Amino acid sequence: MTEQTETLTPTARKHTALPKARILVEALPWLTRHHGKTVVIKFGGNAMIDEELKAAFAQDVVFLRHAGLRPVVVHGGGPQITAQLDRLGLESEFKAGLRVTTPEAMDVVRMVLAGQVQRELVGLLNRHGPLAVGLTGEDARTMTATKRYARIDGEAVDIGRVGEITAVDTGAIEALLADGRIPVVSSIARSADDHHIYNVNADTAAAALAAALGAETLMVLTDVEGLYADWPASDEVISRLTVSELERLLPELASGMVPKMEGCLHAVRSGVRTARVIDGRVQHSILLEIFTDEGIGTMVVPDRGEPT
Ligand SMILES: Nc1ncnc2c1ncn2[C@@H]1O[C@H](COP(=O)(O)OP(=O)(O)O)[C@@H](O)[C@H]1O
Ligand SMILES: CC(=O)N[C@@H](CCC(=O)OP(=O)(O)O)C(=O)O
Repeated sequence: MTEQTETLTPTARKHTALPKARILVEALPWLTRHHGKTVVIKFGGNAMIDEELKAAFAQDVVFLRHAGLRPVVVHGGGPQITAQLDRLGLESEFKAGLRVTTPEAMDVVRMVLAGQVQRELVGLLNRHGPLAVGLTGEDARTMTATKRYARIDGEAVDIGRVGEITAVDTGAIEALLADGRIPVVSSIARSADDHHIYNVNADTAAAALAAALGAETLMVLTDVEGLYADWPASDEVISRLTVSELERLLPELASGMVPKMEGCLHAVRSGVRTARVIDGRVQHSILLEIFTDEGIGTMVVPDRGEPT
């Protein structure tokens, strides 16, 4: 192979490079469309278990940044929190898809998200340059929350230090973006009086940030292809749905998808142009979604006005 390349004339060499040039040129309309736009990407704890996927994720995010977009990463870490609680002999219990968070568990959540998962993502991104800066919702009052109750059979159930976001201050994130950095945000929020902190579902946190930042796109990476029409009976992916269609579908959804789809609904209703749930198990799924028309997964769009 090498030998053959070395003996090619300059004209022949140009021809072998042509497919690569075509791929780059095909991306031009997307590059133009997305230039300068903010994209909030939620990276789930399940996709974070695979080393190659994590490295490919970091490449994609850095690619977006160098292509002129403004990526913001919001990360989860459910499996990692559960593993650490296990090691400490503490039980993990979920109610309506939310972790029952005692003050003791809250310490573990903060330690794992801000001290382990976020650090690792920042490190992976910074292999490509001095780009990523980690923060939690506590920093610069980025996310403020109030106590959230789980809704079970119409009843409000106390699940401890779980928060519902009431305010977002985008100042610190905007400053980082203006400085060309990639903010990496852990889903922890402060209480309004700063006396304690709350554990926030990472899908919900990503949607709230996308809405407050006026992002163009919210992209939620997960461990399935997208939203299945009739899960678990079938694995037919709904490729596109409007917010009204999604609203009708929400009551039928099972727990894992609920915060994701509620988040997509909130984001698009708040002005985010598209919210997408995509398969984080597919390497470079972010690039496929942004720079090609072979979009994978599920896209939520406003009722009127097709996104272009
Ligand atoms: N309608 C649906 N379509 C796809 N997945 C669904 C659906 N309803 C429930 N799920 C479940 O939701 C899971 C994704 O949520 P979750 O486990 O919280 O992921 P993550 O760690 O990425 O946040 C899927 O693996 C699947 O088991
Ligand atoms: C309240 C609540 O349930 N918080 C989540 C926060 C992390 C998260 O959402 O992580 P994934 O995106 O990996 O699921 C938890 O404690 O597991």
